[in-house]
Amino acid sequence: MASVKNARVLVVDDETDVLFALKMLLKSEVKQVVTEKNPDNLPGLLEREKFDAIFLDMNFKSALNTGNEGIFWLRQILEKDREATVILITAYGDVELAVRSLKEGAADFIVKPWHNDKLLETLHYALEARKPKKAGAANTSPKKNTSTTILGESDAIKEVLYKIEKIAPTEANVLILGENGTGKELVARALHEKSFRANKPFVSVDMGALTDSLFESELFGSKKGAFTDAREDRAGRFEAANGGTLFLDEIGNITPPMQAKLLTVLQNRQVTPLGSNTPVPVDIRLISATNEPIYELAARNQFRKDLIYRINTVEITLPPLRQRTGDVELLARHFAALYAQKNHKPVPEFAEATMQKLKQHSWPGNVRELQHAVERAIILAESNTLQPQDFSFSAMELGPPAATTAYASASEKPVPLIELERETIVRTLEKNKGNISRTAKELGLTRTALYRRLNKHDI
Ligand SMILES: Nc1ncnc2c1ncn2[C@@H]1O[C@H](COP(=O)(O)OP(=O)(O)OP(=O)(O)O)[C@@H](O)[C@H]1O
Repeated sequence: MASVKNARVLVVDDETDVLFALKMLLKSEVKQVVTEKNPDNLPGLLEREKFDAIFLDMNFKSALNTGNEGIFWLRQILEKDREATVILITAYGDVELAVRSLKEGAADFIVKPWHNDKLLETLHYALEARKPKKAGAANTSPKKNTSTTILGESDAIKEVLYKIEKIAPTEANVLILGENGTGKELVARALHEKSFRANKPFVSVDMGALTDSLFESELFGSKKGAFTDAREDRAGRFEAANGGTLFLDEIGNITPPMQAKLLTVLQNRQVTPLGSNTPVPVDIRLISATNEPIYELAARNQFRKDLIYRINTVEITLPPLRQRTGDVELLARHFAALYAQKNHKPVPEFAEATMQKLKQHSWPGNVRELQHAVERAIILAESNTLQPQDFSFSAMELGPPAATTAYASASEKPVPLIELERETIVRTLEKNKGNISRTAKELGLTRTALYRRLNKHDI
């Protein structure tokens, strides 16, 4: 199976916007991206070409539109190649279909609207996960090797790795704490891969993206007729994760009513789908993560203490990168090798002053920010030795003290409005991890108005 950078990827979706967005995102990540608007062309295409991964829409707006077109095409693909790596693109509320498709042999699914980083991670994990299967390794014991390699030699990371080894083969609920980009999801996946549940689903839910109205149906499922659009029974994420691991990301962001509902489910180990009176037992191992100061929230009565006790049988705290500068060099060199290969460039050296600069930077976006900074430097660098000027940290990346400069100085010396506008957009985008819809909503703009401003500011 190809690594991501060598992968040939096919995207099949009847929405031109989706094809365009995925092509833009993937073209610098993989060897080749082929897009196809009409699924009827799939058989011919697969006859002629071989793909390492296929992104397949679940909801083609065909004349039939039974909601099962995705499954139909998935079967067609797998009939041609049992080993094909198919990642489904689903809409929120399509968990039932997604679960069915996993059972039918899909590698994974992503939910629209997606986070670019997460989508790339899904592709990476899907390609990695296929390797042992191809070698015919059926394994029901905890896996020794993990595709989710956590790098670091600092005492803090050694402690995290030690905890993972100890906790993974147990049934303990784990709460992972840490700032954005510190590797919380990586740790969650490592825990799953090294657990006895490794061959069962790992289902990740971005709790921050769930509205009050979606919360129950998305997590617990819904019965036909439970609400206007509920045309058939749908399983929720808890059921999707049955037998495996449920990863509740951004758990610190859920509202008090959601906290109460979640607590009941965790206490009873059963979910009652919306519109049903019959509880369904679920067997999940729960891993949660947050970058919120959850104990402070609890002290202010914004997060239930009894829910914390449920989810934090064991806690793993990931320290921010600025507190383990010893790991910066190792990670920077790792990402440099990775992105050099991906961009067909020789692996660069780091000038001494550059490494010094990287170690001194505060990395508010942590490992993810370092990863992106190294990638950008490799693409833009003039020579094969990366110089300090190849890493120019924007106001957003300079972290809290510097990032407030524009505002702080605003009280002393006026800052042109246009600069403030740019900075506000950049910060809001970063906060929403590049999600255009959420950023637009938070800024009180339409998506089109936001796109216009992105163009204007060259962001
Ligand atoms: N110790 C590490 N070694 C190698 N890669 C890492 C490490 N920590 C994080 N990464 C990489 O950094 C990126 C961000 O990690 P991840 O998504 O796990 O962070 P997170 O804490 O879950 O972020 P968020 O809170 O924003 O969801 C990923 O590409 C991940 O592979």
